[in-house]
Amino acid sequence: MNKIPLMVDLSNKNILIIGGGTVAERRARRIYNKCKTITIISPAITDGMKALTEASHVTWLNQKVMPTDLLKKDMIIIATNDPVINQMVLNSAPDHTWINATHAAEKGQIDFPLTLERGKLQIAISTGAASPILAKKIKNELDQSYPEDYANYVEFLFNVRKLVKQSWLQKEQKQEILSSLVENPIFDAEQQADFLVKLKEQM
Ligand SMILES: C[C@@]1(CC(=O)O)C2=NC(=C\c3[nH]c(c(CCC(=O)O)c3CC(=O)O)Cc3[nH]c(c(CC(=O)O)c3CCC(=O)O)/C=C3\N/C(=C\2)[C@@H](CCC(=O)O)[C@]3(C)CC(=O)O)/[C@H]1CCC(=O)O
Ligand SMILES: NC(=O)c1ccc[n+]([C@@H]2O[C@H](COP(=O)([O-])OP(=O)(O)OC[C@H]3O[C@@H](n4cnc5c(N)ncnc54)[C@H](O)[C@@H]3O)[C@@H](O)[C@H]2O)c1
Repeated sequence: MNKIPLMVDLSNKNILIIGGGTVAERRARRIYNKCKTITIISPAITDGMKALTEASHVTWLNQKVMPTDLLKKDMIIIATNDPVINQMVLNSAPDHTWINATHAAEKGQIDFPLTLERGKLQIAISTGAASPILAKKIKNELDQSYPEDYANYVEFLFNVRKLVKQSWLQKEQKQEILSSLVENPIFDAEQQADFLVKLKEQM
């Protein structure tokens, strides 16, 4: 297993999805509002995928993929049900292009891990393609441990940290404030607002 987890910003990236089935749709939904453009090449696409093509940054080319389609893309997601085509794409794509090989993870440079999202908190789960079903089970377990209100809580931690970082407090005092909010979390919105007011007064 050679892969390491990374957080990536795709907002200036042009992404090619080859295939228009359920796996391709899952990938398209994942990157839909995170990248610059999405090009889908497939002789058929799901209704869900068709709906996504209404956005101006998403283009569907209703055709079979050809080697020349693979140029000038930052990332290629291979998601056809034809093993010969999948292999052709692997052979023909430029060396520097990042590939997600949904049919055979080890042949690509990137995987899409399952993620649990609570606002700024994102927990990615990978089993290195050993068992996507185990990944799902772990996600369900984490789902219980991190309820929905974690999104607001993490946003609150972000706002506190921004204030603390720009303050003149001593390093130890900064550390003390940041640690205390993790040891004794405040989930209530009013209490969070009060805390921020008091913190500003202290600075
Ligand atoms: C978690 C989830 C997220 C998502 O896809 O969005 C996901 N797979 C899911 C489900 C799922 N996938 C498969 C089954 C059938 C049972 C089985 O085979 O076990 C089921 C079960 C189901 O559908 O319930 C088959 C399968 N999957 C991969 C291969 C190729 C290979 O093994 O190399 C094959 C064989 C294909 C074939 O046989 O042709 C590869 C990958 N699947 C990954 C993620 C990435 C690694 C994650 C990790 O490391 O754990 C990686 C590397 C792909 C990538 O990055 O593209 C998603 C949950 C969806 C949800 O939440 O509903
Ligand atoms: N990573 C995962 O989580 C996961 C899960 C299940 C399956 N898979 C793999 O993903 C692939 C796709 O699975 P699916 O369930 O979405 O299949 P699917 O049959 O629903 O879709 C396949 C798509 O590929 C398109 N296609 C076929 N030939 C093509 C060509 N020459 N050029 C362009 N497009 C072409 C078809 O039109 C169709 O839209 C399979 O190879 C499967 O092994 C991955």
